[in-house]
Amino acid sequence: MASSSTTNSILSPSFLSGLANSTSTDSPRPPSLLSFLPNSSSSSTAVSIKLSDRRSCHSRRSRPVTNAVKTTSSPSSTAAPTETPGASHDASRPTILVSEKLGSAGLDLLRGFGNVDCSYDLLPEDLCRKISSCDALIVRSGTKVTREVFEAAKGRLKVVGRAGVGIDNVDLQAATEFGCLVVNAPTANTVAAAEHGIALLAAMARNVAQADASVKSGKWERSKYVGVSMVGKTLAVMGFGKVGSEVARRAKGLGMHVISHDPYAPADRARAMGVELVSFEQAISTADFISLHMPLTPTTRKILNDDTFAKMKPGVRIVNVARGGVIDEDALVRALDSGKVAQAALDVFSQEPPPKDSKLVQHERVIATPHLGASTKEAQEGVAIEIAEAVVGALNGELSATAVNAPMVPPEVLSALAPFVTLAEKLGRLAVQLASGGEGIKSVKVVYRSSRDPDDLDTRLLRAMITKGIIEPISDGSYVNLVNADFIAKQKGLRISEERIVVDASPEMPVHSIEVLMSNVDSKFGSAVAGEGGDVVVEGRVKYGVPHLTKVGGFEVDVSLEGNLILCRQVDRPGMIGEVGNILGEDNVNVNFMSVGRMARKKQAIMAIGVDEEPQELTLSKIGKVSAVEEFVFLKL
Ligand SMILES: NC(=O)c1ccc[n+]([C@@H]2O[C@H](COP(=O)([O-])OP(=O)(O)OC[C@H]3O[C@@H](n4cnc5c(N)ncnc54)[C@H](O)[C@@H]3O)[C@@H](O)[C@H]2O)c1
Ligand SMILES: O=C(O)[C@H](O)COP(=O)(O)O
Repeated sequence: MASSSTTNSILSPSFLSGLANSTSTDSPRPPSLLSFLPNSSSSSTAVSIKLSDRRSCHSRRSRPVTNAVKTTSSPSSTAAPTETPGASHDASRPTILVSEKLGSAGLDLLRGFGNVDCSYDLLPEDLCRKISSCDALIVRSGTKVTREVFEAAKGRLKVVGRAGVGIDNVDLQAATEFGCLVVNAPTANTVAAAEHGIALLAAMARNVAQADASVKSGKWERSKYVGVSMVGKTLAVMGFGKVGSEVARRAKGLGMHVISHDPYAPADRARAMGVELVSFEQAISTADFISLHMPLTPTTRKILNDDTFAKMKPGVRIVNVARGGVIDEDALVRALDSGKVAQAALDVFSQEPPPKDSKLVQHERVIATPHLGASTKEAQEGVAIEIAEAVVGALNGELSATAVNAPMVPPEVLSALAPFVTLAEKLGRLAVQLASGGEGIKSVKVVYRSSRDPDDLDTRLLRAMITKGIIEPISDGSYVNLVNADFIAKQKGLRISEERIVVDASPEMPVHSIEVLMSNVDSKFGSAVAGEGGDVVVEGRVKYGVPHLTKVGGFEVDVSLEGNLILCRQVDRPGMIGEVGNILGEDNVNVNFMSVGRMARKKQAIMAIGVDEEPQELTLSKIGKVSAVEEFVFLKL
């Protein structure tokens, strides 16, 4: 009598149907498990923009949303309408909450795809209340997307889109833990920010703002507002990224000597632009003007402080269009008062809006703008389209090229990897279903065989999908996707190691084979155990674009990984295939693929049968009763 085992269903309809089904009700649901897989049938470019759907967004208060806002003082917090006026809500479409003003082309794109709720002045508690019925949230720098927001989303929020660059207002750790993808729009406002930096630089050097105010107050103070020239002066660009390098290019056009500090920027890119990359100390101690263009991170927070101001040239001038938090603002006031810093031009503040009585903003040698760097018509339209496409793409199940907390995969790499991504997840699913007891699944090794140099093989996506495949069936209730796969694996104490082996195979294929080995587990299908360590082993390859299982334990098989799978170990004898095929046929179960791998003639063989339908228990037990069958297992892919 054969030993048999049948696994519980892990192939729910919502798993396969993706996002459309997962958003078809108002009840909170975990993100679609396929929601970050490539999906060729639905791309953002296919989204139709229905101009007839165009509806205006409304802003009820000009104050941006921050957690610093005093919540009890706002009469609008409970009275606020929660839906775009006139918008009809279609429960079968995803709901996208836009919490700050977004360009109309981006809104049109979003409306062609889902229910769009523009609520621009939500208090933190209103945002938390609303978010559990939203699949996506689009913000700018004014909305604080805190851990509380992700908790309140109860698993429904799949993507946060930052319509801009800086993501310091989004709790990335919490987003990742909750499996929520964060995407940004990193390129569309670069030029606008650089132009604003240059505008502030020139306005500061020539006292434009102060002189304007003076003339408007009826004065004519020509000698008071004598400025300084920019030509020939040294400008230190701190952060040679997208904005910094555009500022450098423009400053060179003004005849400035430009140096830059950026620990991560390639020196040849700077050199090609005639910019010398220097140390932090050298930059701040030799510059006449310092322009800040780095992100706000734990390392850059208050990077300009009493100590660093002390090292600067007397009379240095500072421009900040990056983030207020990179300057210790109290120290800047002291440096301005002492004359160490002659002037500052600030677009960003540690608290936005800054307090009305802020000594810094009120300082006569400071000019200030209300975070306007990205605020040109052109940039805002560009950012809106960039973020709308990224959010729609993510909701459609595509991997984003602007993901902040998930592997970013360029489209061309992604299309080459797509079948391997599916293979990886299916191998993970197979391996975990073959395990039964033992010491629990603690250690998994993945071996990638490829003709490519190991350094050229980016396996982050594949590892994440294997992890997803392993964890999903054993983590009842918790949802796993590419974003949180590593986090959940770590939480569960699952160690996944990787090995890349170079083999003589087609260079066209990024990967020749993927092998998943699970240590210290018993198997419900003894033949799946192989190797010295007694690991459960499965191996797969992509053939003609379709994932195939090519090895189970020590047996070579060849079965396409579609539908479900029956693995049988039997004594190799004639008639077996027909006998099992007949049993399945009687139950109307269609066999889509079959292969037999044997040790030697008339010895043991493994029969791998791909079936479209799930056989009934009775059918499976009939297979188990076939005299030559020694063991079998039914696996869901
Ligand atoms: N005021 C605005 O409206 C506005 C508009 C756009 C961007 N920004 C801000 O400007 C900053 C830069 O934006 P970007 O698009 O150029 O980003 P980016 O990522 O292209 O560039 C940032 C650069 O800073 C560098 N960097 C990181 N740590 C550093 C450090 N300790 N010292 C020096 N350099 C460091 C990085 O290597 C990178 O090259 C961000 O903070 C962004 O939020 C503000
Ligand atoms: O990081 C950014 O992109 C800028 O600071 C722009 O922020 P905003 O979208 O709030 O204008």
